[in-house]
Amino acid sequence: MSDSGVRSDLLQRFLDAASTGDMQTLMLMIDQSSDLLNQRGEKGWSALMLAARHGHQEVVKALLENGCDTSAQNGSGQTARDVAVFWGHRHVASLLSGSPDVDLLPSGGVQELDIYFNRQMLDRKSEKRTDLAWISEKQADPDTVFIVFHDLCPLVRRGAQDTKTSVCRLRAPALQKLLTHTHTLLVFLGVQKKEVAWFAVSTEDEPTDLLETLEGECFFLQPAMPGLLTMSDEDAGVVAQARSVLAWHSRYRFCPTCGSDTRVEDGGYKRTCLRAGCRSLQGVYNTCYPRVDPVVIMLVIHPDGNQCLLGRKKIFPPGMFSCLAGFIEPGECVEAAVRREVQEESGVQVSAIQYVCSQPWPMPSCLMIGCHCVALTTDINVDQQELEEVRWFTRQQVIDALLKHKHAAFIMPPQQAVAHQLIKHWIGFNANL
Ligand SMILES: NC(=O)C1=CN([C@@H]2O[C@H](COP(=O)(O)OP(=O)(O)OC[C@H]3O[C@@H](n4cnc5c(N)ncnc54)[C@H](OP(=O)(O)O)[C@@H]3O)[C@@H](O)[C@H]2O)C=CC1
Ligand SMILES: [Mg+2]
Ligand SMILES: [Mg+2]
Ligand SMILES: [Mg+2]
Ligand SMILES: [Zn+2]
Repeated sequence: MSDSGVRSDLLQRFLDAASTGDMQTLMLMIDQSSDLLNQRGEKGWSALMLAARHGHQEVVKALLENGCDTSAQNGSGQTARDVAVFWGHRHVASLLSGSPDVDLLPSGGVQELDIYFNRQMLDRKSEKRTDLAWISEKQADPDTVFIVFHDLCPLVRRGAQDTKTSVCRLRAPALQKLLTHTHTLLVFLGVQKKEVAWFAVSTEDEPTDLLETLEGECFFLQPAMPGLLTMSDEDAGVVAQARSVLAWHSRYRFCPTCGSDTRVEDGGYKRTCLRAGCRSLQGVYNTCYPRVDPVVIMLVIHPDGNQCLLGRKKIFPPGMFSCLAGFIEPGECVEAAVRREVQEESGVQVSAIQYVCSQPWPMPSCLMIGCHCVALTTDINVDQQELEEVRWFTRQQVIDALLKHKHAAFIMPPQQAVAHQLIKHWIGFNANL
């Protein structure tokens, strides 16, 4: 046999080993002749593509470890990853993609968006909430960080760029009066970098007398809206957590079941009724814990794929339109709530629904569940009680609004609102632009 005949025979054996998942032969051949790795056989198929075609995860791993080229395309313009996706081998596709695990999800492709209020700077260490000795040790620790709230508004100072505010991180000495004041509430938020504990301190009394001299210009961020949208991303996440828990304390001072007094426990994460035998202390009744209200928020896509449905409340700034939204009702799943709220607010019926992302919304304690859905009908019948106007906007009109064109048909909701991200995600813009 000629030299080239021997080489093509070798290549064929190599490609066959990749196709059949014969690891032993494959590894042996790579050891003997590593230049086989990126050679192509019939129709431009490489060993990596063939292993991807047949879902051989181990073979794909070995080929990648030996430096196989993932960007090569076969005669049909498919990469190995494209081949894996086409044949439904998600486990293999995830190995071949830049962002592992995304491809393991059946719908694939939806990356976690970077959303305001979602950043988790602290490890919540919920197991420490009941450890009283540990909690009081941390309260006395000079490194512990306290963030102060009054009327549910955080104490902040202007940040480096004047547009953003930064939450004041205080230490115990500056807070002695406040910490020992009878109406002060403390909530353990978590620890930063494994040790430094963070607490939220809240008072309903006039706080200026209770705080020792503060460095810099600190002030309470009032009113909450739009104040709470001006923080850095890291601070926003901590404030979302603290504010929601504090808002619950401010509205659930007494036992919701029997009206008796309650005791704060679990580092501020629980209020237990003081009346022995109260029903709130039996079973899985959750009235003792901070509440979260789930809200669906959805971008309804027109059946032509080129328009979306947005509405405006009277209280919105002039020209602003946003996604429809509504509280989930008891005994309702996310999909049913999406269908009902869209029908109630716009008269439009929807069919397919896809979850996109979520966002805690600490005004006072909603969890926004963001979805895209497709309309079945297109006639609009506005719920005048709740909304002033509901309209279909074309993709181009949305792009103009996103780019803040002077003559755009509407103004986008603020970037910090999940509605903004749902709209941007539909257009396909990078979430951080
Ligand atoms: N992050 C974001 O992008 C957005 C966030 N949101 C938030 O989502 C929340 C819900 O959206 P919204 O359109 O107002 O909701 P709905 O469409 O469900 O309408 C709200 C009204 O329904 C009543 N209602 C029914 N059930 C509840 C419940 N469990 N809790 C409170 N009120 C209830 C209230 O009426 P009444 O007051 O007359 O008693 C309320 O004003 C809002 O609080 C808003 O802050 C909304 C849009 C965008
Ligand atoms: Mg609504
Ligand atoms: Mg509604
Ligand atoms: Mg509703
Ligand atoms: Zn009770």
